[in-house]
Amino acid sequence: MSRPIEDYGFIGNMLSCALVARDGSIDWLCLPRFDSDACFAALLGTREHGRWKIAPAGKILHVSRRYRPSTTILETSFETPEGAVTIIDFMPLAEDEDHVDLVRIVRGDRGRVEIDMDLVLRFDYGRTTPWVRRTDHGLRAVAGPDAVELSTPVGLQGKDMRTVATFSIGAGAEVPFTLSWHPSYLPASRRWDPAAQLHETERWWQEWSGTCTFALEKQHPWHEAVTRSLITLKALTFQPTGGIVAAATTSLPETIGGERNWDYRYCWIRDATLTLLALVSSGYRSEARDWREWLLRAAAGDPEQLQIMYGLAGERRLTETELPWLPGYEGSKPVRVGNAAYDQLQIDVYGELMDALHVGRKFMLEPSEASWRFQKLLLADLEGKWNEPDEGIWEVRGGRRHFTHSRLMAWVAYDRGIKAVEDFGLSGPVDRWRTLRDTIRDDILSNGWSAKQNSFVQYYGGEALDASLLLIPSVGFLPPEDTRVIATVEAVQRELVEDGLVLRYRPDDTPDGLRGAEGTFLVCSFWLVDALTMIGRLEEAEALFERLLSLRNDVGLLAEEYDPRGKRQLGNFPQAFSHVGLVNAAHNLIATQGPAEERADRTDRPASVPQDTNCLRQPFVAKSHQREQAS
Ligand SMILES: OC[C@H]1O[C@H](O[C@H]2O[C@H](CO)[C@@H](O)[C@H](O)[C@H]2O)[C@H](O)[C@@H](O)[C@@H]1O
Repeated sequence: MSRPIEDYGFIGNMLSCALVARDGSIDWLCLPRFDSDACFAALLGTREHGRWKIAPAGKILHVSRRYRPSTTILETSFETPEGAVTIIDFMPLAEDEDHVDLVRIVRGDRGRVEIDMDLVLRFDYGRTTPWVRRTDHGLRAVAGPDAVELSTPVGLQGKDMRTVATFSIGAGAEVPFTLSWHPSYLPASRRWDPAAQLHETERWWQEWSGTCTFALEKQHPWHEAVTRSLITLKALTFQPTGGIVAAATTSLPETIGGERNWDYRYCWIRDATLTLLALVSSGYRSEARDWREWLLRAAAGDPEQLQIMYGLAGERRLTETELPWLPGYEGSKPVRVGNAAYDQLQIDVYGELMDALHVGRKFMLEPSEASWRFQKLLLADLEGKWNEPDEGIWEVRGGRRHFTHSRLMAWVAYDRGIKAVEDFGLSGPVDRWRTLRDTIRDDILSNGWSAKQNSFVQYYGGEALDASLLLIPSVGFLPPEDTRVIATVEAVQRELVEDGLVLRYRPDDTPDGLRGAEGTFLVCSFWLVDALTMIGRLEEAEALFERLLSLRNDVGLLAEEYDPRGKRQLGNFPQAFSHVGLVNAAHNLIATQGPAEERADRTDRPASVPQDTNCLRQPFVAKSHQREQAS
């Protein structure tokens, strides 16, 4: 049943999303929220676990897909011997959280084509078959709290616990289908106007895309990739709360057939802050405001109880369970929902939080008393924690360690706190923070560096390498020209690169509590682009960036990982981290391009990124390292 992950297109309305396969089958849909139970779970099982296919009944000669420009509206065109049709799939922006629609419009383009529709509705991730009854305009399916109505002018038939239809469509005709979710105890939405919804959805996304300030001309070869990434990041945002999910799916495997299968439909502080920074650096300020409010609500209370991740509305208990009735993607078991990492200690989130709030201030978000109070409490809490072992950025399940990256981000936390006082006149125990910043710096330089490896290493006392240490210059801990930075980049290239792409670490060197290997981690490969850019190896940086762009699927989407041997994407999809990496790397490379005068101007006054904001996306290339000098 499983298809390559690349086969999927992604549509969404900032409440939830769906994955549409090239053959016209929607195999993943959770309603009404990203993290709700799926009513189409064929992605992790078979057709019987729920899917909705609309496609030509006969032979298909060719399939092509595209998004309508600057939107999440996906068009899949089928060429058949009898003619051509296009299926237009989208999720309209919802008026309230209790009524969520998915619309499919079949458009005849040429000739006359016979179309089959096959709807298999299964609530609770493929486990529950609903009661289905006919309505004036289609059908209504109910099971427990969930109700779904299908509205269409096409005649429907029940067959083997499915709903099927066959119809033919000629050139110029359109046949709509709307699937609308609502709680079973509330009335259904009375709105059924697919053409108007299509128009509104298109206009909304185009307006949103039009406010991007990333200075990349439409003709620029990277324009389309960056725009698609930004739209994908926005579509992974849960509009009602401002929370941002790490990816649209659960349990797409990091190794085919393996156990590294996780639920990413939650808001990680790390992933969400990095997403936010990519959006903000492209000019999207209101997202920053929404995210800050989300964060302050989610983390409200005792700073000791700060979690590394929350639910979409700030929920705290994300208990991990397995769904044994689902066979998993290509047999990769278990399928998990919830994520045990919510209970882990990951010190880096203090640094990511402090940096993101610092960026917010730089972008002149209106000052927030509550935010600064919260930040000071966090820094006070971190005093007793920064030198504890933790699970680290990679959320290892093999026991806590003194991870160098965690210390690095603790340094970032105090550094940004100090800058808030120095640059913005906020009040805080800045001398104490300066002392802590210095102490952490000395600690990292003495314990995180290995003379034997000639590199910073993953954890104190070990010799393993780790791609997260590529971030050392990006966050401003050491300048790019520092020999230890350059040596670390070279060590990562030597030890962690497979077929030109970067592994997070080698599981053989780093017992992470899990069996099996994993693919190369795309965001780490983008970090290598950034590091190479910063140390002035621009041709290499650009070549790697181009290679990474070539790994996107036909509609510009990236999963978490890539398997260079199997030549396929792996892991949850689409994943925010990967698209964040793409946007930031593009920003950084662009800052090195163009006539010298323009470059200098951009480096001194980047269009959208504040000059002294260092974390992960600053066009930070020292002038002496720019393209001309490098070549
Ligand atoms: O590798 C084991 C861990 O894998 C997942 O974590 C990864 O995804 C997170 C969300 O994108 C990201 O924040 C983290 O850095 C990655 O390592 C999984 O969510 C964990 O439960 C698991 O232990």
